[in-house]
Amino acid sequence: MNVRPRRSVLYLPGSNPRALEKARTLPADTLILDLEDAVSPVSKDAARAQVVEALALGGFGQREVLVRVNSPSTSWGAADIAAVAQARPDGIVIPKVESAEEVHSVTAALDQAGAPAELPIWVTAETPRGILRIEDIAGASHRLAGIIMGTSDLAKDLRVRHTPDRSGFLTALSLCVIAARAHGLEVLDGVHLDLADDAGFEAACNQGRDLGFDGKTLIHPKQIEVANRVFGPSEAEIQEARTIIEAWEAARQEGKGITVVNGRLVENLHVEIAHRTLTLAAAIEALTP
Ligand SMILES: CC(C)(COP(=O)(O)OP(=O)(O)OC[C@H]1O[C@@H](n2cnc3c(N)ncnc32)[C@H](O)[C@@H]1OP(=O)(O)O)[C@@H](O)C(=O)NCCC(=O)NCCSC(=O)C[C@H](O)C(=O)O
Ligand SMILES: [Mg+2]
Repeated sequence: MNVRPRRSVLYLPGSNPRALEKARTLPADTLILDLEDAVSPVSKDAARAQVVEALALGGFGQREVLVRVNSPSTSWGAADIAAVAQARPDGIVIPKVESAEEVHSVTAALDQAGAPAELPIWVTAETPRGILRIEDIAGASHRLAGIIMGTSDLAKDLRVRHTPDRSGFLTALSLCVIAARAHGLEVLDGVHLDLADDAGFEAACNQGRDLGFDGKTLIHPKQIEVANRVFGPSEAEIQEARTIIEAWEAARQEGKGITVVNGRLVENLHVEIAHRTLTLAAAIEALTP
């Protein structure tokens, strides 16, 4: 089992040199260097060059580094994809994907631009059509690694309000989790825009984790610590996982297929969950400097 922690996934504008510098020191699992909505049209070319330079310079340590390009339907998309293919980050994020055909054409463009065969594609689900077609999109390419929720754009298109319980997003969030799991992909929750709302941010992290997300996309360094805590297994969960595995092994020695731990039924599936918890915990431990 190979589990990469993606508890905290921080966006930063590709046009902001200070943020690019700072990101090399932050405890985020993944960084998304953004060429799309965080960069104004007049700065697009400069941002692309700056991101390519930052990737060549390196210094991001164990952090996974993705680049969000502009949509292939824009005048910047093709140049972004060609630049990313050469610069070789850990993955490319395609915004506002609405069909499997779009993923096919990005895959073809990457192949043509000489990108390594294993360069992963991440799609952003942030339009009504993209949500309705997420199952097709999720199965569209061998390069696909995951789905990222774009709840800000989705709120605009759906005319949904950002309420504390995120009720207007729940169908879209769950559809994307289901599609991701059906195709063996990762899935990341959307951003929390209100940087002054610490309690609301933590509640949204808890909700995202409970809905099945692997981590949360973030817009500011102050959000990293909470996301790392909420999306990583707690000490109690790690201990429970060990207890479940031990109890299961003991039951198996006695020829039993089920057992009871702390009053709860334990079957094979719970043992699989417990092994994943311990693998994730070990992967997080390995990230700690
Ligand atoms: C929101 C911000 C513009 C605020 O920036 P700033 O005013 O500089 O904040 P602070 O002064 O509090 O910053 C403190 C220090 O932290 C650094 N910083 C801030 N943000 C980042 C970041 N994202 N990554 C790395 N470093 C960051 C500052 O440089 C300060 O450093 P220091 O000099 O040492 O004090 C800003 O946070 C920001 O730009 N955030 C990211 C915005 C972004 O990328 N948006 C696009 C993605 S969101 C989206 O589009 C999702 C999706 O598509 C959807 O539709 O939902
Ligand atoms: Mg968006």
